[in-house]
Amino acid sequence: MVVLSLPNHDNLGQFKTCKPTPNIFTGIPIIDISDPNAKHLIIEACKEFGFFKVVNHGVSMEFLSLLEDEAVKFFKLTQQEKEKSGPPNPFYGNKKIGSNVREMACEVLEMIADGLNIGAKDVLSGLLRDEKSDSCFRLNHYPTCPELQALNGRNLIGFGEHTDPHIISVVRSNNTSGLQICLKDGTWVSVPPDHSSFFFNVGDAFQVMTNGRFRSVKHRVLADNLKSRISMIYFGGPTLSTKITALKSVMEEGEKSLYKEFTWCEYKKSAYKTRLGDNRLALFEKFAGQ
Ligand SMILES: O=C(O)CCC(=O)C(=O)O
Ligand SMILES: [Fe+2]
Repeated sequence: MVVLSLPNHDNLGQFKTCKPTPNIFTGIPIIDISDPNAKHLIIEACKEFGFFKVVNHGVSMEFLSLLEDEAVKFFKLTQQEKEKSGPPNPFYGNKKIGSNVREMACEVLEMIADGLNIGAKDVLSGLLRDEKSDSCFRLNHYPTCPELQALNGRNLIGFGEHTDPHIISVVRSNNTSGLQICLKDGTWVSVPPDHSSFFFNVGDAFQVMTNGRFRSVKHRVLADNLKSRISMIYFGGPTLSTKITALKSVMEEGEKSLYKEFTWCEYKKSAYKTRLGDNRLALFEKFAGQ
């Protein structure tokens, strides 16, 4: 588990803001994973948005509420107590939580593998199930920000725009809005919160593995002035030595791969050297600047 929380708002000038985005987006693909057509809908969603919402996932609301209560309790602890859950380097935490969410992610990856006809069903999910897989779980807390009124109508950014580097991320939040995604045309839209569902993001590694067919979605989180937001995210990644490269079976005959081959470890190292909002994949593009 990795934990982030916003610092004190003593000096709002040091925080990033953005223009308000009134667009509550109603076009987020909603996938019922028991639907026989789900695999095709997931693939379309990964291509168009790199983002979708999963319903009918079988995780009970009672369990989700329990997790949320635990997260709320955690954020009420003192800094010193929080740090007992792991070293703050750069975030505190451990990697043991999240196996239920991982199973859901694996199920979705199996549907994708099936829908894309990419050989064995577990070709993707096996990467996350590997006991050495470099996956992790993060808990985010965005406290309320009543000082927002002082921002001249601008919104305070709780988590700056970025793409997730992993293969896939699974987000569950409380019922507070804030998450925004960037559409293909560059418009930022707000994702309506839904505490009973899971939201999936395509990450950079998946964009490379599908040779750009899937979109690693740019997203960010705005702070709310009335209600705090708590989110839990599972980031599904492969083992450090896994080569991240376009899957042969998704490529058309004669298609060239858009990215240079790299290992997950190399990508992570390179990502640590960049800033949150940088296009980290640009360093690995084969045809950049041509
Ligand atoms: O808090 C959220 O809903 C999303 C946070 C996020 O994008 C991340 O932790 O990578
Ligand atoms: Fe993210």
